[in-house]
Amino acid sequence: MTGTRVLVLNSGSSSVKYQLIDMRDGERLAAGLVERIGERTSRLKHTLVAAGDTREQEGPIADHEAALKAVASELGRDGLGLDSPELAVIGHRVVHGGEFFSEPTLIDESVLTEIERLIPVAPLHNPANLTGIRTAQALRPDLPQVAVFDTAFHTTMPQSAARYAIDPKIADRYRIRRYGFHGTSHAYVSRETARLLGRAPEDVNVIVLHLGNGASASAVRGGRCVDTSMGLTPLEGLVMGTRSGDMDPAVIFHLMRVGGMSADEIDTLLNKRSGLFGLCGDNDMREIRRRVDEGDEQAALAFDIYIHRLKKYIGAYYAVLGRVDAVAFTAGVGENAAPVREAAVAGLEGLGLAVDAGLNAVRSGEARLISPAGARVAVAVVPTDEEMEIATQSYALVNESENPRLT
Ligand SMILES: Nc1ncnc2c1ncn2[C@@H]1O[C@H](COP(=O)(O)OP(=O)(O)O)[C@@H](O)[C@H]1O
Ligand SMILES: CC(=O)OP(=O)(O)O
Ligand SMILES: [Mg+2]
Repeated sequence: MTGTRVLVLNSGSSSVKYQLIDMRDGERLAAGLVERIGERTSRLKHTLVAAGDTREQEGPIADHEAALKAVASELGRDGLGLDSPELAVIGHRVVHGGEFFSEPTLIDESVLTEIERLIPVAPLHNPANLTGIRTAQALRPDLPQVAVFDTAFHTTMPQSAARYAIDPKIADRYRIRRYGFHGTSHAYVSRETARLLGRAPEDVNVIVLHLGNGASASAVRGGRCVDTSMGLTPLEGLVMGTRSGDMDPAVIFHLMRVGGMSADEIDTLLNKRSGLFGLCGDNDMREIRRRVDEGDEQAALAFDIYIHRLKKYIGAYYAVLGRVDAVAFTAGVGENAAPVREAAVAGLEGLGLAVDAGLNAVRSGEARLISPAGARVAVAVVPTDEEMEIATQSYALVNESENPRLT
């Protein structure tokens, strides 16, 4: 392998995020985002990092294949195209890896077949991930491509947390269990939290709250995940931007029998038209806070439901871990929304949890403590970096497969 650069692709249901990183020093060369793929006005934002030079373009981008080709062409304009000999590997975020993939994996046809087989349990994510991989392969057939799975970090969960209380024969036949997602972020953030505390990850118990558009909580004991809030699919758990999170499963039978809705209609309702969006018509926490501050009661109720669920998971994972050293907030909402952090730990002083109003109000891209000095449990804001983590894992894998360690 001659190149030292990694292109990371994080293909979401309607977006592609990407970064080009030089692994010699971890320097980000280019980064960007294609949003609203498939809608009338898609947007591509591309930044040449060192120059601080950003280009934006709007116009229709029909699908993920077109999006990736547009990204490749933007990179090409900066002399960083996919044809570059400096490129060592393309690393892909893949959301569902089922029970097979607990490590970053070199992609071949059999890996693609498995990712495809898992589409029914990650219908918003795996198809986009697959298109990203296939398009990248077509552009650079000679280059190794690595899949880094959202589910990987959670494969350490004990059976008591991973199993649902249903007939094991049925569970096994249909591979129904709790897989958990956002694992790359939970792994990175729990490690960075230990670093912030000046302690080894093996010695630290952390509750990680990944609050983005999708949102999940995890309980991490000594660097290993012991429970997480998402399940068979990324629908379980916290209230999210457009997903309901936890509900009595009987709501679904009720909607079928009494509401006359089909399985697909209910799927769309719960995944795309619920959560904050379903409750108040907005899924962006900035807009919701603006409305709450203006006295909008519908937005205030949506915010309260979001916080109530979050607080329940903090309490639950406190009990699962027994001893908690830190609670870490991350992702778009967790890193930026001070009112969410304040409300989530309000009233939990009895558990040793509190937020210092002054520290919580600081805006920064750095990992930082927001709990008062001397607090029993550290409360922290720890920016996630899924792309850097995927780059590190992908690069390590191709280096290792070319220079296998002697055993
Ligand atoms: N300044 C901010 N204040 C409050 N919320 C924010 C802010 N910036 C972003 N967000 C929230 O973060 C969400 C996006 O989070 P992100 O982690 O990027 O999600 P995803 O990776 O799922 O697209 C937005 O929908 C919005 O609710
Ligand atoms: C798994 C998942 O929910 O991912 P995202 O937050 O990117 O939608
Ligand atoms: Mg995300």
